[in-house]
Amino acid sequence: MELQVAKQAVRTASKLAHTVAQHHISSISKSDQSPVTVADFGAQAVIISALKQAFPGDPVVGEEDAAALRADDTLANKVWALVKEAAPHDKNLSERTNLFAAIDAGNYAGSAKGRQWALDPIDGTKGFLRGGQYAVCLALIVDSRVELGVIGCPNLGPRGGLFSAVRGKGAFWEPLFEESTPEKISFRHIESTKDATFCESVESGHSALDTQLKIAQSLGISNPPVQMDSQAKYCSLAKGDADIYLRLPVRMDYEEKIWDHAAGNILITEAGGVVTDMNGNLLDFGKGRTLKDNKGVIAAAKSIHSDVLKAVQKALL
Ligand SMILES: Nc1ncnc2c1ncn2[C@@H]1O[C@H](COP(=O)(O)O)[C@@H](OP(=O)(O)O)[C@H]1O
Ligand SMILES: [Mg+2]
Ligand SMILES: [Mg+2]
Ligand SMILES: [Mg+2]
Repeated sequence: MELQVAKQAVRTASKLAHTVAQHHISSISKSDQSPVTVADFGAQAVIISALKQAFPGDPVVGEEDAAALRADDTLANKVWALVKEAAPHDKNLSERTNLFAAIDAGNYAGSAKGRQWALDPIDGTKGFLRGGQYAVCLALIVDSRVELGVIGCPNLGPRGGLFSAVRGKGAFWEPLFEESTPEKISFRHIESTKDATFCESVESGHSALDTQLKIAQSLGISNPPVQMDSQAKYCSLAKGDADIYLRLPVRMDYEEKIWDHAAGNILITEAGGVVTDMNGNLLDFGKGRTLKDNKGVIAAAKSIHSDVLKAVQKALL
């Protein structure tokens, strides 16, 4: 039930974003200087509305809020038009006044106990604006642990990708905009760590790319890193296109957001990988809206994760 609802909601939001991407996209700047677009707002509205219909009692930790739309009628009308086109029969979104409430329902502070959804309506907004990778990411967290994750990647591969994982049931890929049977995916087998390929952010402000290059060299890796925006990185590892995703902090005071990692986390573990922070601890999704007890992210195949962790710790001593 949860999986079907989450997949359908992510498909609808991915389609909305993909439609916006066919035209010139403008963005506005949030208080932390990061960009947000009409597609981020629209995708958050359709997903939260679908969740509230299926699971009315479940709280949602979503990235965006409606403050900018309440203050700008033209912007609100643009988002409303996209939402009506993407979800014309949604009863929770029958009038424009419902739009703000749907988006603002993502304001949950997070909790260590019980169910909560983590939603990144567009992850990699900078990639979305550049015509690069971006991802619609939704995860169900129960008692601080991710139980289900769904990621829509409109630009990953010729047919896009809808990635999904449920704890204990494996990780799957299917084309994003067609109905077809999901295919099981997993990490690829590599003989030794030096044959691995890194996948990392495009943005040097999000991840310490220079340090990561030194760590790759210390592991004897000569393959150049593959850079891409968003949780498409987790998807690439899970389907065996790369082997290590490193995200080392640029600033030690930055707290990673739970919606930037929740869906990718279960995709990795269900595909045969391990995700820890740079101290080797599992990510704790029960600390509020951020991963405040974790610094950095290391995702890799089970067989090489401990080698990578050692190399990271040596480099940062
Ligand atoms: N200083 C920082 N360090 C790490 N991540 C950051 C950051 N500033 C912003 N981000 C996050 O980086 C995400 C994109 O990651 P990536 O570089 O892997 O594509 C952004 O998600 P959004 O695009 O959803 O805002 C944002 O939440
Ligand atoms: Mg953002
Ligand atoms: Mg994000
Ligand atoms: Mg986002």
